[in-house]
Amino acid sequence: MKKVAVIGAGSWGTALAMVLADNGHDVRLWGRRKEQIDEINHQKTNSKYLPGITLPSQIKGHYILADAVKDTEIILLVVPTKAMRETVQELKLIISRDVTVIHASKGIEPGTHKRISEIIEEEFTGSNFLKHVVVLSGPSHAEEVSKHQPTTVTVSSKSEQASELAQDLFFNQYFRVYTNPDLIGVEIGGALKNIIALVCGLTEGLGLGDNTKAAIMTRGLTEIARIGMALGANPMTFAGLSGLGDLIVTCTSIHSRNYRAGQLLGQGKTLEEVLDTMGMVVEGIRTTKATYELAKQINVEMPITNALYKVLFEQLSPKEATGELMGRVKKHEVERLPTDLLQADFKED
Ligand SMILES: NC(=O)C1=CN([C@@H]2O[C@H](COP(=O)(O)OP(=O)(O)OC[C@H]3O[C@@H](n4cnc5c(N)ncnc54)[C@H](OP(=O)(O)O)[C@@H]3O)[C@@H](O)[C@H]2O)C=CC1
Ligand SMILES: O=C(CO)COP(=O)(O)O
Repeated sequence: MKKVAVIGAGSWGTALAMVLADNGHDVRLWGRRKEQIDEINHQKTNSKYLPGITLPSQIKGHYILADAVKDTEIILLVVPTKAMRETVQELKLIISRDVTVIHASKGIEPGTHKRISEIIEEEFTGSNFLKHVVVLSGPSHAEEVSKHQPTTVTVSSKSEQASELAQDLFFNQYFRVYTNPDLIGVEIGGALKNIIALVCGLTEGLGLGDNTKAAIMTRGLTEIARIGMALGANPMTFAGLSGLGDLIVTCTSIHSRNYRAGQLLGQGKTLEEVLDTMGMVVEGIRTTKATYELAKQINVEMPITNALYKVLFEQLSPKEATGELMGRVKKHEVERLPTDLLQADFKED
């Protein structure tokens, strides 16, 4: 049994806290609002984020961060990407023992273009207490995990030992956890699929059909893999759970906030109206900005991301964006892998 502090009591933090409690761990769930934590402790519900679900009694809610992390050696960070940096800054001030930090958030930070594990490592600079950082990612809607529906995810870290620790922590009969050493690929796949889900939702809102969605998902995966490889990821990761798997679950499900936000945009709502309606985090919006900036900086072609950026931030209409995407110059479909990857993958040939 491990003591685990789950930081972030939204849908995903709460669902993961349930998995950990089902696995017999001592789980503290931190949220910033006292009334929400009172509800978690007394009613055993988190009605805003997981309506209709009863939480296991072992989950203990906290609204004071220091109480949640007291004596824990494992911290699970599940706040939205925009709150990640300030949350880690606060944690760094109160942690006084070695910790392994697992994060399960999906985003890239605008401005710095950092992945979440990079933000965590950067903010812990100067502290001796951070042992390892692990990411948990993959096709996993909180609503379905909280109902024990069979789900598969991947964990990744620079440390194999830390990946295996996270695998053991979460693994059970309804939550199957794989390891993958490609930290960059796992984080990039999880973050960037939200861009593509927004666009798939947009096509639905515009009244377009399945051909268009298949095109967006397939060409979207190509551009995720393209930037991922430019950043050092293993291309095979994008065919796995944190790539194709998460793309499918997010681009085809009404549970997805990114998909739903896209749908509303396609129906003609403004970005502001969409954000007001959602009441939950839509990570793809800031990640579109971050990825657009990063792709430009490192000169990677990402036409779908660029088109969404213009719709979100430059008032291009979705119809005009569709026209721009369809009117691009003719191309080959399949890109060549860099020679060194080919050599690494096919040594025996
Ligand atoms: N939901 C899902 O199925 C999945 C989500 N994820 C990822 O998990 C991360 C968290 O998402 P999710 O739980 O779904 O989000 P939700 O929208 O369900 O909940 C957001 C949570 O973050 C809290 N929060 C918002 N702003 C801040 C802040 N500035 N400081 C501290 N806490 C804050 C909210 O608190 P409050 O209520 O007080 O506003 C709430 O607890 C995202 O990166 C998402 O992509 C990954 C896989 C699955
Ligand atoms: O990441 C998710 C499922 O794997 C959840 O996606 P949304 O944030 O779009 O709901």
